[in-house]
Amino acid sequence: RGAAAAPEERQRAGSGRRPGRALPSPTSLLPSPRPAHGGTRARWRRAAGGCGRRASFPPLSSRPPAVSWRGAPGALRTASPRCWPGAGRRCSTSSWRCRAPGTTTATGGLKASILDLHSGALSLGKQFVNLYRYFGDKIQGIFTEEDFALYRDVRQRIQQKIAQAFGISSSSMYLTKPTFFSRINSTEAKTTHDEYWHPHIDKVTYGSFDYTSLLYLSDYAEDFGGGRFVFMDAGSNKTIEPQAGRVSFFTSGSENLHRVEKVHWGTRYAITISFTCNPDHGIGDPVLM
Ligand SMILES: O=C(O)CCC(=O)C(=O)O
Ligand SMILES: [Fe+2]
Repeated sequence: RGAAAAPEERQRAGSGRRPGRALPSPTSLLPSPRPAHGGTRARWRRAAGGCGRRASFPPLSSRPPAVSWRGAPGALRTASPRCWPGAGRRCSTSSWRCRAPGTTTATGGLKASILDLHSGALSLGKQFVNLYRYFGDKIQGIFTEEDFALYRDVRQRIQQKIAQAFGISSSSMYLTKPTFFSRINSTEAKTTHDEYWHPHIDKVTYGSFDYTSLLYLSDYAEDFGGGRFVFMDAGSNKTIEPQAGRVSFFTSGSENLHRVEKVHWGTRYAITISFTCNPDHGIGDPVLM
């Protein structure tokens, strides 16, 4: 069974699965003093915005071209041809490496393994809690408008990059859920949906995904060991090494069966931002509630 199982609680919580570090109590979710450098938010800003200075972030379209491509028969589809490239595709960018000193070992103020930005679902050992409901107004101490603006900006750039790379229309793609941060470490899986290392197909796992994108927020071999992303192709696997700032995207069907290697040490952070061709499955960008 893949990372893929889509159990009811995840449906309800609107989130996915990853290895969970059991959280001692809900109070651990309360805002804690942030490290001067670091934390999940700082990590996100650095990877998405370039050393925390948004202005220095190069537009996705100016990044180096795809380093890996594959054409393969796509699944039969009824979606608009403007949204579908007609064949399974994949692409990953190089990352531009820039990091502030002292940030690599910082850990997030939130001890979560999965945080779905759309619903607020946060994995908590064997359960999910709703972060937005839990914090109510105080959520603004956790996230700011600026964080969500940054998300929108990155989402838009990734959307445009996918459209450009696959020769489809960006306006025919819709953000879909879940859209989530993940944290993976070597802690034992708490539930079967924490077992991220199984081969799976995102379209099956998440239902609405037509295009999956992953923005990595930490570096393979430097911040964590194991944890490479593996496309399981007939005859030969192809591996992507996460690097902070690297974006990988691919069509979400059976043509892109994949898995993530077990993380042996350290902590791996990523954010998943995915798109659907079906407007009925589209969601708005996450907003502060
Ligand atoms: O984090 C990754 O590299 C991939 C995660 C994944 O396969 C998924 O969320 O479905
Ligand atoms: Fe996946």
